[in-house]
Amino acid sequence: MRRLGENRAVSQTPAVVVRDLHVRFGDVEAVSGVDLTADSGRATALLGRNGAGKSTTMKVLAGVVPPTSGAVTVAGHDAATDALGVKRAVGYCPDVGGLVPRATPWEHLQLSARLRRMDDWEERGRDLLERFELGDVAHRVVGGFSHGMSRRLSVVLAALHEPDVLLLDEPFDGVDPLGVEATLEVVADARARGACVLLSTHLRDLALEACGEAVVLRGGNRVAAMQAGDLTGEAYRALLD
Ligand SMILES: Nc1ncnc2c1ncn2[C@@H]1O[C@H](COP(=O)(O)OP(=O)(O)OP(=O)(O)O)[C@@H](O)[C@H]1O
Repeated sequence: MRRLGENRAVSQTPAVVVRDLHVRFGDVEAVSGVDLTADSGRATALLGRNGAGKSTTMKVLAGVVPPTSGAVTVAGHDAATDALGVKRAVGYCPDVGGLVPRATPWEHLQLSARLRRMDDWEERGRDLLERFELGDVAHRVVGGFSHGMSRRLSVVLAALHEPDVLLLDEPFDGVDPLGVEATLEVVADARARGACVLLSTHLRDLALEACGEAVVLRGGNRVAAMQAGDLTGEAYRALLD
């Protein structure tokens, strides 16, 4: 078993492969033919307007929502047939929810570590809470947390077990500059140890700072995939329209 802090070999096969993904909720086609690949050791930004399909795509990659059709592989696990394998391979910060209001940050970390059968997590857990300035509230129930504090804790929980694939859905939403800085560090650390990072955001500047690659979705489709550096303000606006 890989121990925390150990670098992994960067595989030649993309960590995330999505081919012609469709996701339907009743009459609504939330995702209608997304293709994307994301490599280990790299961070890819997922951009697009409200309702473009970013969160739904993230949920499929997290093993939370099954694909209606298409092929999705995450760290070698097929999302349609091996959702548990996908869940084990990823760390997922959902766009909303995911926290238990009556539990403290420390209890969230304990639960996450137990579910993943981790035994050497406490030092990393404490360090992450400190980096995200949650050390002082580690034993306060999260029901009273501000939106930004909850977002920061969600990033900590996604990163705790050093997953092969780190999925951050709107991690900067409502987060103060120190929280943004800590999140950028988590992304950089994940890349450095060879993990694949996918990050959805509306904030182009932060996407460029965090990510080398960018994928733009519109109306449930992928409309562009490019080097993040090529995503100028003008190019981004043109892709959104
Ligand atoms: N559970 C659901 N039931 C019905 N429709 C849904 C559901 N989840 C998402 N949708 C619809 O699917 C489309 C894509 O939603 P999604 O949340 O993936 O977009 P998004 O790009 O993440 O948007 P935002 O930037 O606002 O978070 C929207 O039209 C949304 O209303």
